[in-house]
Amino acid sequence: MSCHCVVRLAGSTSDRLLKPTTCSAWFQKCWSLDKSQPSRYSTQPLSCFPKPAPSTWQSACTRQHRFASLSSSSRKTTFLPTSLMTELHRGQLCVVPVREMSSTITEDDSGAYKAALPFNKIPTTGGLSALPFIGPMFLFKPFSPYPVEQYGQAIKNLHGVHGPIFRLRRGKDWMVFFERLEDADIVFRSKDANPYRTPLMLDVVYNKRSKVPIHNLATLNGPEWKRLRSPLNARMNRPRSVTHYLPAQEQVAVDFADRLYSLQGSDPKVLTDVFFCFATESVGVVCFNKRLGFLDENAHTDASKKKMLWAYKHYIRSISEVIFGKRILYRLYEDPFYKEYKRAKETIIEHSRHCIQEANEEITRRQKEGTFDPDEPNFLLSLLAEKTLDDQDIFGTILSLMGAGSDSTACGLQLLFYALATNPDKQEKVAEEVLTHMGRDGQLTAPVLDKLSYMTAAVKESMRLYFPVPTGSERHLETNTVLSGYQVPKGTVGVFNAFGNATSPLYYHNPMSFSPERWLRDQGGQRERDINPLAYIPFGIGARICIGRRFALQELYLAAAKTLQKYHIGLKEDRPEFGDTTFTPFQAPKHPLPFTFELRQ
Ligand code: HEM
Repeated sequence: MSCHCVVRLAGSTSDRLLKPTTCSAWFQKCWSLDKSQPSRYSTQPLSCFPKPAPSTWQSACTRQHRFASLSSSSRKTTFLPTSLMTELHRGQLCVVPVREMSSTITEDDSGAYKAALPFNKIPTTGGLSALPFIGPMFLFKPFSPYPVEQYGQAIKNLHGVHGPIFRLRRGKDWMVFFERLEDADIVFRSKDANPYRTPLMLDVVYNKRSKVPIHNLATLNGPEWKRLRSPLNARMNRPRSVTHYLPAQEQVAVDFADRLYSLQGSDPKVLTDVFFCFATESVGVVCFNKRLGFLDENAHTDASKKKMLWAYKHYIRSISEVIFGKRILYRLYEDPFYKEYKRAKETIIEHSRHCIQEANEEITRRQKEGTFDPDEPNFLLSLLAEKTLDDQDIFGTILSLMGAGSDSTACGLQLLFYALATNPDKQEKVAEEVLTHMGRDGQLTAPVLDKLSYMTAAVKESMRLYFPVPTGSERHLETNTVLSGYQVPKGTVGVFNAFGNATSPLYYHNPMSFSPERWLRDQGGQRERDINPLAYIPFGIGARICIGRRFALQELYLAAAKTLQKYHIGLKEDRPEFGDTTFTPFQAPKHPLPFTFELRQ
């Protein structure tokens, strides 16, 4: 049961969510509005009725957390003092339908589910955007200020307009967007062993057309997903299995920092490319147990490296275009877009096949020599030794990891560097900590990493401020569920506004500032302000949480530490538009950034 209040403004058809602690402030704000300005809070002049003493508001709001309906609603629960109600009614300030914002999962249609408001009462956008199939396109440019890549901002804005829960069209059905942490708790902590996420349509189409389907972990659902995911959990979810790869990934980070230094002053697009090469090389060194050479000087001239780089970039770009609804014809026939995507995907598969063949030969040779240890930290060899997986499964796994693990980290890393470059005092604190514990040439080992609390907080903070994904995780609801007091039937897709929450003042003090300090704990293990874990889920949550998150963080730590050990990160010039971001589908700088790297004295 939640203690949040829901208010509905006079003349509005949607709800606003208020925390008990903020609602009295909110009401007071209504009173302080300048009458000459158009009010977001009321359709009536506020001076119609006298301003009550703040203490009255305070007690009315915080004591009950529930408000009487002063509109035509028949819901009659009245907890406000009668005198106040009359005043409100007279002024038609804000009309407050009373709702208890319960959230529950229900196994049947009785009790809590029946008592909840029906699904069709969930606020929605209306107009053209409520049309089946084509409706959502009216939410974006040229029909709204948001280009489709700004999907996250558009959804955040719709929450501002419609409240903590609303629905939008998805084909002929509806999907539900929710932002309360209580709702997220219900949806993501569901006991469902195989949470269902919408598959990537390009993968589905490829597998239908191809004689030999390749299963991407991110696309599978049900027991098939579980079968591929389980062997990976053991290899990627445990902190120790990730730190095994620290030395190999550290060398990649050293090469990355040096490459950036040598290329500074070039076209900023060239620098952006180095971030992509770093991320792909870092996952590659884990997946293939060898370097792909993407950070070498000849990466863009050597024919085979050039071809591989093109394939990885093109594969991810194709997925992104489909996610943002820019391509649809491929579903009907093999259009040029689809052919290029297929060529990129098959180039990656071919390369994986070659590496697997090499690895198999190595196993055979070393088994003969008696030097093969199945427990050694060699990802590919250990997958090959896994009896539940065949070669197709391993291609799929490699493809999922290389696909999901390259652009994601590359974009996050650029935004981390941007945050450090534009907050030089924070950058100096990170550098000081790195130099104290690692010196100018020391390595980043697991015990050293434990001491770098400010650096890890800076990484965490940049992923809060620049939340990586446009909304947050989505799930198909497995049971009838009550969200924010509304019935949401089984099978509906629910999308959590983790993006909006990451910069919401409800959860963060001064949310738009870059403040690693907010994540630090004092001697007693306390933080400046308690942060609900559900208000920070850049890698998703639950059984389908990002399988690569420990590697992603390790790569971000390594890149930051190895760069700051030697260089000061700056920007050649700092223009306001450099702060603009877009989604690729991961949040990324909108403009290539002209980073500079000055040698530290
Ligand atoms: C900063 C970097 C990264 C971010 C922000 C990120 C974010 C995410 C998110 C939000 C999800 C969906 C989780 C959910 O539905 O609850 C996800 C899934 C996934 N990620 Fe990441 N990720 C990153 C890096 C990586 C890396 C480095 C790898 C591979 C080594 C990777 C592999 C995957 C895979 C395979 C999935 C699908 C998992 C499944 O459905 O079981 N990611 N990621």
